[in-house]
Amino acid sequence: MKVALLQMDIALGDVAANRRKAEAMLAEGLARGAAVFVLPEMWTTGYKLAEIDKLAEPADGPTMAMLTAFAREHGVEVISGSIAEARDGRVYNTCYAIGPDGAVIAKYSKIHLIGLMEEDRYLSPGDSRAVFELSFGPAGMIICYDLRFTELPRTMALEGCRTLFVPAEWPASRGAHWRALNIARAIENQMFVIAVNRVGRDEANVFYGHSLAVDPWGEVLAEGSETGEEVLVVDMDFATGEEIRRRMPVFADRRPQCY
Ligand SMILES: NC(=O)CCC(=O)C(=O)O
Repeated sequence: MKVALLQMDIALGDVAANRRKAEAMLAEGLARGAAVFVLPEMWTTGYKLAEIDKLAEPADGPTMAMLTAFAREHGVEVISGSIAEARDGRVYNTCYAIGPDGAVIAKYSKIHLIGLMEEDRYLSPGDSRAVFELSFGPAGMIICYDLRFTELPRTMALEGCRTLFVPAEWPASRGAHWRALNIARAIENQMFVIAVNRVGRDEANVFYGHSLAVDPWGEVLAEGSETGEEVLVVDMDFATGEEIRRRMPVFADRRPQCY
C-alpha cells in the first residue's frame, strides 16, 4: 500500500494558492502510485490566526469539495490534514478522513490547543477522538501538539487504532521532540505513525519538515528533508504490525490495576 506524505510549504493566509499547491502534490502522488494521501496541519491558511474567522471554511467548503472529488475520482483514501473549520460561529482545527467514494468517514478537531502558538486565543478545542476503519485496517488521527499527550494515542490504541496519522506544523526549535515523540508513540502503542509536517517559515516560526513514516517497531521507514517541499511515497506493509504485537505482547502484559 503506497502512502503519499505531502510535505509542503504554506503561503500564509492564501487559501487559493495553497489549494493549487496541494492539488499539484496530490497529482504527483497519484502518478507515483499512492493510494492513501496525507496533508499537514492548517495547510490552507497557515497560522494566520488573527484573520482565521474570515479564512475558515465549513466542512462542505471548497477545500473539502476538492479533496472529496479527488478521492472519488481516483478511488483513493485521503487524510485531509487539518483545515480551519467554521462551525457554529467558532473555528476548529479539524482533520477529515475521506473514503474512496468521496464520503467523509471520520472527523477530528484538535483537542489540545497550543498556547505557545496562540491557538487557544483564536480556536475552539474539539472534545472527541477519531478511530475509524480504512481499507488497510483501523486508524486514527491526532494533530501536532496532541503528540505530547500520551494518553490520547494510548486510549486510541486500546480502542483498536493500528495506524496513527499526525498532521503538523512543528517548528524546528523543537525538532528533536518531533522525532522522539513520533517514534515513541509508534513503539509504545505498537502502531504505524504517519506524521506530515510542513516546511518553510511564517512570521513567528521556521518549520522542521522531517515528515515521518514509522513502523510499530520504531523503525523509520521514510523521512522528509528539513527544508524541501516533497511528496514522500512510502510502500507500507500494514500486515507486519500484528507480527510485532505477537513478538512483544505489550498489550497483553499491561497491568492497569497497578497504575
Ligand atoms: N502546531 C502545533 O501544535 C505545534 C506543536 C509544537 O510546536 C510543540 O508541541 O512543540
